[in-house]
Amino acid sequence: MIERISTQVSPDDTLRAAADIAPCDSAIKTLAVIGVGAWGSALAAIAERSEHKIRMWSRRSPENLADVIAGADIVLSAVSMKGVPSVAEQVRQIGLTEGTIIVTATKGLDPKTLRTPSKIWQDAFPDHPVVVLSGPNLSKEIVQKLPAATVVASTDIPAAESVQEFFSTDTFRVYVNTDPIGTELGGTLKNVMAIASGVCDGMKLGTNAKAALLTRALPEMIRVGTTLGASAETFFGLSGLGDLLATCDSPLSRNYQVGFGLARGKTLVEILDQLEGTAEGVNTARVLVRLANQHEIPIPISRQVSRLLKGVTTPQEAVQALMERDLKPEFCDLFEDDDS
Ligand SMILES: NC(=O)C1=CN([C@@H]2O[C@H](COP(=O)(O)OP(=O)(O)OC[C@H]3O[C@@H](n4cnc5c(N)ncnc54)[C@H](OP(=O)(O)O)[C@@H]3O)[C@@H](O)[C@H]2O)C=CC1
Ligand SMILES: O=C(CO)COP(=O)(O)O
Repeated sequence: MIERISTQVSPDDTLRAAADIAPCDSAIKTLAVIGVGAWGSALAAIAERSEHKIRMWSRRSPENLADVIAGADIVLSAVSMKGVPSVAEQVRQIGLTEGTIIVTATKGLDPKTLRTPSKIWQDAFPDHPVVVLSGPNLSKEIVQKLPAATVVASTDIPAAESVQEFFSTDTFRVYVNTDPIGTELGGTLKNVMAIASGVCDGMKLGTNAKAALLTRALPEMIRVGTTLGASAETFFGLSGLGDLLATCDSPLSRNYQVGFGLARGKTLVEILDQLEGTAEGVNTARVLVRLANQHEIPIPISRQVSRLLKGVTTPQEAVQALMERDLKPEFCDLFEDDDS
């Protein structure tokens, strides 16, 4: 028997239709997807199989949020960062069934409180397991069912393992990790580096420059991550180095497109007007500078990206500023640095 679970608002009607019909039986695991943009739709499509019941909601969908999350085993948020605080608050006011696992797939930082999305969800639901899902997962490749891997991270291992089981397919390999903050920050911080990488390619700086940029990006991400409580090791995994490589070398990445456009002389407003979906790195760069100032973390690359986005430096000046920094040993600054 086929039961129509819900309708939804999605940029991809085909995916929507696929994800929104599921058979009805007593063993069904129910997933509620909140935020039906490119990533929420892709994750719903990955999870689509006969024994899963999938409901979807976004702020413009006709469904009632309370109906969509009622009794869900997993509530997955793939809302852009700017919507996370308000959506988490709406869900908090409605309440979740005991034991519901919250999965957050947003890669960003809240400009008001500097919190990560998982912290926002955990603060709203202290008694529910929160699992971070993050990895090198360009949604356009995922929906083509090209092979990919991701990480689900939580301090609640059984919850992470349930989510691993739920989303794993023969084209989507899911790993468990016990460092949610590191997993989340890997995906978040690399968006700023993807903007830098787009600039590098847009300026045609060459392969050597790109290799230097990405290699120096990693310790910068690790410095931020370890200051905020993450394990350095996590950044060498899929959600750190993996996502850095994917996003910094693909024109499919919206963040990369932002940097590429800036290097080609477009304004940020023009780029964002033409961009398909969200480039979280624009907001993250701004928030990251505040966080780094607060904790005195050197973030030379991200700082130049932030200046570029603000229009207070040019791509050429940003490159020059990075090249003219004080000379130093290669490994003195994995966890600390003496200038920024
Ligand atoms: N696309 C990708 O390849 C991947 C994206 N991500 C991350 O997933 C998140 C979403 O990205 P993506 O799906 O691509 O972005 P999209 O722009 O395609 O979708 C964003 C979603 O968030 C909703 N939203 C935006 N602002 C608000 C708000 N103020 N209140 C409520 N809802 C809001 C949108 O609703 P509406 O449609 O009504 O505007 C939409 O459902 C980002 O953090 C991104 O970094 C992670 C991995 C891969
Ligand atoms: O996070 C992503 C891939 O892992 C998506 O990157 P963009 O948001 O830059 O498109």
